[in-house]
Amino acid sequence: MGILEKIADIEHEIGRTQKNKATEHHLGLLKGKLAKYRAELLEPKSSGAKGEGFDVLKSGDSRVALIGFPSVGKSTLLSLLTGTKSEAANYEFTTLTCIPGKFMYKGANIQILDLPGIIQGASEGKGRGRQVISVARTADMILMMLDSTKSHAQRKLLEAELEAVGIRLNKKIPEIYFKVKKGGGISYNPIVKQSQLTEKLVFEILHQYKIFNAEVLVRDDVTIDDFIDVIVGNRKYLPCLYVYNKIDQITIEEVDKIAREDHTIVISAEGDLNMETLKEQIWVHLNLLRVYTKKQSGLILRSGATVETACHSIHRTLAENFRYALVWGTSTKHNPQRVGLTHPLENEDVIQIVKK
Ligand SMILES: Nc1nc2c(ncn2[C@@H]2O[C@H](COP(=O)(O)OP(=O)(O)OP(=O)(O)O)[C@@H](O)[C@H]2O)c(=O)[nH]1
Ligand SMILES: [K+]
Ligand SMILES: [Mg+2]
Repeated sequence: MGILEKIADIEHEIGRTQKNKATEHHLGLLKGKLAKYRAELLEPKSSGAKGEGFDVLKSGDSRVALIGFPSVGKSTLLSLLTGTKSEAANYEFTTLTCIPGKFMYKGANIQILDLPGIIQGASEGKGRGRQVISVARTADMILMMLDSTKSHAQRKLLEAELEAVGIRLNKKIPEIYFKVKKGGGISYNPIVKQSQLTEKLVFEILHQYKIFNAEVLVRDDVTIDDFIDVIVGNRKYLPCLYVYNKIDQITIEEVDKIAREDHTIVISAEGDLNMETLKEQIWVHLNLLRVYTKKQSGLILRSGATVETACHSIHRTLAENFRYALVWGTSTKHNPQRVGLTHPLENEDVIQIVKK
């Protein structure tokens, strides 16, 4: 039996198993097996993962990948946002390679990649699914484009395709420490009470992966899927903005309903509707922050950046010659405040560095 058939079998079995406390263990093992076959499917031996026309150089402060079914308006949006022409037409698979464009927002240079549409089964290699997905993994965020005139099921279908290849959307990395050891058996240590994981299940899943010596430390109440993700590894946790296009084709009531969902915005690429909000939401989902120095116009950093990160982005040796910094903004109690290298910065802070 081929891997695809094995995957289909397990998916079928999971589908027909009722989900309750009694079947949780059985389902957990099935999920473990499923993740294992999917990982095998994605191994590089079935090459062509990159492919001609998909090897685009990373540039700018951040990279956004446009993912969606065919003809939802990805290329129309790229052309509008960036001025780079990417052919748009009313037939499917107009775009066949990866087309990069860029736009500036709040001082950040944001690269955005137009990609071919993906279809159901993309994760298993249908269409250009493999190539598109491997580009998506290199991005800092996913812009999932949807056609607001079509059924809401499309969003679930796309999410499932990305899930199947290990991309996790708007999810934080599970609080699990996992390390394979040379000997000593498996030590399983849940620091907080687990509602799904049991010692037995942890052992059995690890055995499926032929792991007999390991340390597992669980710092949060995690799901079985979280645990499998950590074991399989190679997961990509990315922010995702859901962009519903073609709102010129639906009623105000429908627009209003869609716009209320989390991480969601509504636009019309052809009608140039809501582009400023879209840019702002891309900025928010990229977790960028901008700080100002006296000399540089603005520095683009990632959320969680400290004074030290800022030093590094100004000059290679600045942190070594650092005495203290003065910071004005929301990250301080008084303005200015004298701070050290570990001080966390916030958006729109102003910083002045005093050298030794
Ligand atoms: N009504 C309406 N049509 C739009 C809008 N945006 C794009 N379109 C149309 O939708 C069709 C597909 O647009 P494309 O930009 O080629 O879509 P795509 O997602 O890049 O398609 P592929 O590259 O084939 O996957 C074109 O006929 C566009 O003119 C919109 O906001 N409203
Ligand atoms: K098209
Ligand atoms: Mg296109």
